[in-house]
Amino acid sequence: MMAQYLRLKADHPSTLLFYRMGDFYELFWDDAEKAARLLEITLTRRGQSAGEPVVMAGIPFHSLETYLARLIKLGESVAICEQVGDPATSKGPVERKVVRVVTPGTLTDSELLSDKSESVLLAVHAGPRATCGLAWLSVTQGILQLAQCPADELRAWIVRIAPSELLHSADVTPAFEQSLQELQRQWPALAQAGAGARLSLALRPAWAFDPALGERKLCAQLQTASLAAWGAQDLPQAHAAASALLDYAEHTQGRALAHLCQLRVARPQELIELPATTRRNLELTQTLRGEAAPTLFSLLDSCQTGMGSRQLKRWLLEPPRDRAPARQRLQAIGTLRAGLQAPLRLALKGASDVERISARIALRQVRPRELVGLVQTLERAASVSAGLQQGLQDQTAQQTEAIPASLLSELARELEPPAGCAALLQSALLPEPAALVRDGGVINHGFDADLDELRAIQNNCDSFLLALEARERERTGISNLRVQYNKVHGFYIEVTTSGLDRVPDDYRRRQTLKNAERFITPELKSFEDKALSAQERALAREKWLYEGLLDQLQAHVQALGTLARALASLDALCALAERSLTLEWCEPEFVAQPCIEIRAGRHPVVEARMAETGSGNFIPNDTVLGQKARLQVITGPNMGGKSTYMRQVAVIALLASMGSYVPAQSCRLGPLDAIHTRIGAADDLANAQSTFMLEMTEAAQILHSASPHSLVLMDEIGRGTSTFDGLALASAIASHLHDKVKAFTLFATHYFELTEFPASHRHALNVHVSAAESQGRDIVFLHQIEPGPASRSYGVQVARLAGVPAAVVQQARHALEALEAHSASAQAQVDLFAPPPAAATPEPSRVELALAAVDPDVLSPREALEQLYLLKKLLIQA
Ligand SMILES: Nc1ncnc2c1ncn2[C@@H]1O[C@H](COP(=O)(O)OP(=O)(O)OP(=O)(O)O)[C@@H](O)[C@H]1O
Repeated sequence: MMAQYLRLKADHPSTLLFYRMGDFYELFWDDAEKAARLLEITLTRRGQSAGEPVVMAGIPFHSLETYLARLIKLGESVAICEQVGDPATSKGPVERKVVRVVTPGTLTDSELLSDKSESVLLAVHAGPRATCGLAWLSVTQGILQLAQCPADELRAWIVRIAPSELLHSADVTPAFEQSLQELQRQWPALAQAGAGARLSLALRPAWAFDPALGERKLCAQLQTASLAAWGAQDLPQAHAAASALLDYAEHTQGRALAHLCQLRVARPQELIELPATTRRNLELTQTLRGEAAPTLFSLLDSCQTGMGSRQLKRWLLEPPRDRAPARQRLQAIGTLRAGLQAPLRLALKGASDVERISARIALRQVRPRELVGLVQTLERAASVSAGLQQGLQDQTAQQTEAIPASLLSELARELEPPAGCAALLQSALLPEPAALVRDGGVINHGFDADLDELRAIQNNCDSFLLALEARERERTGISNLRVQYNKVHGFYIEVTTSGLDRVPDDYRRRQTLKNAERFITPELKSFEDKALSAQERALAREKWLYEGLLDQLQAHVQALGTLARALASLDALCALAERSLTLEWCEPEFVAQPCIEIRAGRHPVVEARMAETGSGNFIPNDTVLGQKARLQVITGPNMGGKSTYMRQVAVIALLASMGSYVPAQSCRLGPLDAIHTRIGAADDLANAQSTFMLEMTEAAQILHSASPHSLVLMDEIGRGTSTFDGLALASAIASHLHDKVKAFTLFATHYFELTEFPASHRHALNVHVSAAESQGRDIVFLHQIEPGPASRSYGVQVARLAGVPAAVVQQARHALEALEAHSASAQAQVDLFAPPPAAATPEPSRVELALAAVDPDVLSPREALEQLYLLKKLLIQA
């Protein structure tokens, strides 16, 4: 047995191997020690192998899911090895096989997966010319995605994809491997997209990353001769990654992924860029403290199904630049708001996760109860589809103009269940089947004549035994004769000592007790054989029938995938419609000219929180950013609401871009390609970066990547260093954003000197959050954005409100008066925004002049070499 174990283990060296032995999964040696440590289970020593005691640890087979969940959460992978041979006929150890490998990125069990997020597996290939290929999928989703990017953008891609597990070649350069390990260390702080808090890295052999093989595998997977239809034909590095990805996914599931029939090529320029900092600062799916609520997603997500929640999260985190999808969703939300959303939401409530169930059908891992849940959901989908079509017709009848074919009518069509699927399941399965096929009691009565007969034998057992008992009593005249059964001796006829003289000849003795004898007759023996084997045969028959059912269901997998996506989209749209009504949001308007115009905008999460805690009303504010006014310098007291205002503009722009209504009275939005944020400051100790270093790194990234169509939020840039340094940097950054980048910018600052900025920059203007001072010198925040600069900063008053001791406040006030008096008398006339003197441009050198005269396209190789000698000579002379 140990030889068999070692053979299996050799195929899974870096994975814990759960080796099935009877009612336990056992782990041996290093695996046992690791599992004992991680799961706090007992380590034992038994027998010997190669002269050494065998170290082992085990878990009961029925607790598998619980232990798996704990190990996967810790980032471990587990290979599950089952007995596949028949113990009765096996010579030596029963044949065993690893039936699947459970890894953090390839989970399919509903118990191990979060309802609201995907578990993503990503393969990364470092190709030639600093180009990287990426391929990723969620095994339960059925969509494979490809991308290629320059090596220096790889990190941003990985963070955006937010995988649970990342595959890379064992042959990468040490620097590449190090960068991945560093990313793994920083992962808990980076994982913003609802991915697990851990990133598992898995090494695959270099040969698994083969572009040609990848392309062939992709074609085979999609049953096509060319990838051109997806625009995926010229992506060799992504093909190499896909080759390793598919290979690994199939290896873990123990079979091909038949349900994987969609391909997407992700191109960065198609999406509105939301860097990790933006996701964090806007608290899209996680609060700054790393909690799931209150966030924008937790506020939006009133979906009735996990599928809907996952879809909504994708829409939120991947808004396209093209406005067509958002327009379609907005039109659908408008229709749903007119009355359809409430009944549809009711109908969707409790629908099962068709997306994951259909993947589990394809992988042949689906459980009987999931299939029964599927039947109910298919019936529901049919009635939702009919209700939706009817609702749409009624609405069209009321309209005078013809409405173009809408997203909703497309969804209604896709919601029609595949023909025959529900009927097949209904006829095949009991309405309340056992949890596992191996327990029997799954297949319906009347589905299979042989199974019915075997079951009848078991059911008729009792009446047969009673009849036999009565007959034997009459035949023998022994009135207390009894027919019974026990596990050890099977069926028998028991006769007490007093009746022994009347026992007929055909009785054969089975057992002698103190006061009785037990007998068997040929008739009872043949019944016993039939009854005992009927149970076993019924179980085997049920398993076989279930496998046959799975075979038949394969034909429906694609249609079920489409239906699942339609259910998810409809659920997400209904949630957005419900939110828009409950929270009183309005429909945004998309326009071609660059602008962000919001009337009475609110920050939805702050507003909801205030409503929840009863802490007053949220004050709405207007925003007008356009070609003429691109940059707002925002001043005002601490606690005045500057950060809230800036974030609300970004959140509204994002909500509109994903196709949602927005918390405002009206909103007009031009093209948008990115939302960049530089907000707050926290030391990144893990990354050995100081607050200021981090601030400047983020600012640098924004200055490099923002464009005139980007929205940039800059909150108190420069505050992490000395006043002069900070002020100088803040003004230089504002100038660059205004003059060169030309992005829409909200620039909050406490440097009053920056309120001079608009005077010398045409497209900038001052706004401030208002505050009033009451008689008792207390400050009242009005949270209203008003034109012009703030008159003063109120820092000392805020300190007083915060409970700083009176003596300290008094001293600070005194010091402030002195400083203000000094600064008024010695106001230096420094022009912060004057461009630096241009560096004198030197005359071009002789080498440069000679080089400029060369036309490489007309030179022969020999002439080129001569030119090179000439240039070299000129350089030496110079
Ligand atoms: N428009 C508003 N209506 C009502 N309350 C608001 C509004 N804006 C902000 N607040 C409240 O004021 C608090 C402080 O807001 P915020 O953090 O935006 O201030 P700030 O000006 O950025 O402060 P600091 O300069 O200290 O960072 C918020 O937590 C919120 O409770």
